[in-house]
Amino acid sequence: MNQVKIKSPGTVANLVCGFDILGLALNDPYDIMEFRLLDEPQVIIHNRDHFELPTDPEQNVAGVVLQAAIEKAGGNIGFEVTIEKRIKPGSGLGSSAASAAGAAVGANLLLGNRFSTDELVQLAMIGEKLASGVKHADNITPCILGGITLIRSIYPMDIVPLATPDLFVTVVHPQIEVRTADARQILKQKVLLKDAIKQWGNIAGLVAGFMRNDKALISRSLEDVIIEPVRSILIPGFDEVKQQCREAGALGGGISGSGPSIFMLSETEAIAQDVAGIMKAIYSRIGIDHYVYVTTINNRGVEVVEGEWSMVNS
Ligand SMILES: Nc1ncnc2c1ncn2[C@@H]1O[C@H](COP(=O)(O)OP(=O)(O)O)[C@@H](O)[C@H]1O
Ligand SMILES: N[C@@H](CCOP(=O)(O)O)C(=O)O
Repeated sequence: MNQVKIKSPGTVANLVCGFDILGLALNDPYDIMEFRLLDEPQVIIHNRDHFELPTDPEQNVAGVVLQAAIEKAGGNIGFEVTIEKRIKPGSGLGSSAASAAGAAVGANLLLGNRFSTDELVQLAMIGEKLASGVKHADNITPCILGGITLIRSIYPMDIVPLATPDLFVTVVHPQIEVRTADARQILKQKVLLKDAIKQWGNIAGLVAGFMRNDKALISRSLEDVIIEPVRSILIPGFDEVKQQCREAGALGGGISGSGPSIFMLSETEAIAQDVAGIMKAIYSRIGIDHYVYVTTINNRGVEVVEGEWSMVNS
């Protein structure tokens, strides 16, 4: 195989209380990426969208991951990639992770699947470091594996795939950009012990809730006393969205990744649609353009897609 086309899903990182350690993959939105294996050590990037992301491999998260994959593979090959980005950069829906994880998996497919999952996550984190200044794997891992994942540790790498309850996910993306790098810089570096106790109770409760399919426990555990109070100030309408969606029957939710998107989990599609209506009404009233997704948890992760080959210059 010397060319491959993949779908790389958007992700919701943190899942409210699990900053940098929990995440889930979404069925919508996703990016499309097409790769071709080259016989010289170079990376060529084409963008087939309107986001004007860099084509310089050093500046594009997919580019730095592909460069690292070339080095890891011994240096005598290269990659041409065309990115059709449908996940808006700076959305809090793992746009950078979709490119980073997609690049790692695409390269691996063309190299005969020589890298382990841990190695793919290590490679993809190089892209996240470029985007946000820090290596974090909470978007990348569910993007690669699908489902809901826990990163117990990145040094050494310890990935724990969790059970995936049948839940609907509603996401509102107010059309403002919050760069992950900026949303990390405003966080406090010290945490009060009483807050830490509450937070690790919630993380443990949320993980147990997923494993036992206990929706009431999931609902009680979707609470963040450390990150959300700081970051939610960047998101107009946040408190109102959260309160009204809970009142409408959502299990709960909060900031998706570093924002500005907000996600809510619901047990039924009817509630998820009601939640979508509430989100639209709030942002229409505030006067902020927005996009709403009603979707489910993606259990496949990055996957190969068939279909017309549209690589630029082919
Ligand atoms: N292939 C890429 N996909 C997405 N963002 C990229 C890519 N290459 C570079 N970037 C940069 O990364 C930043 C977006 O990443 P980030 O702030 O983490 O957003 P998100 O929350 O959507 O992942 C932007 O500054 C963007 O220019
Ligand atoms: N744990 C990270 C997750 C960032 O997710 P993104 O989708 O905003 O890139 C953080 O909260 O900073």
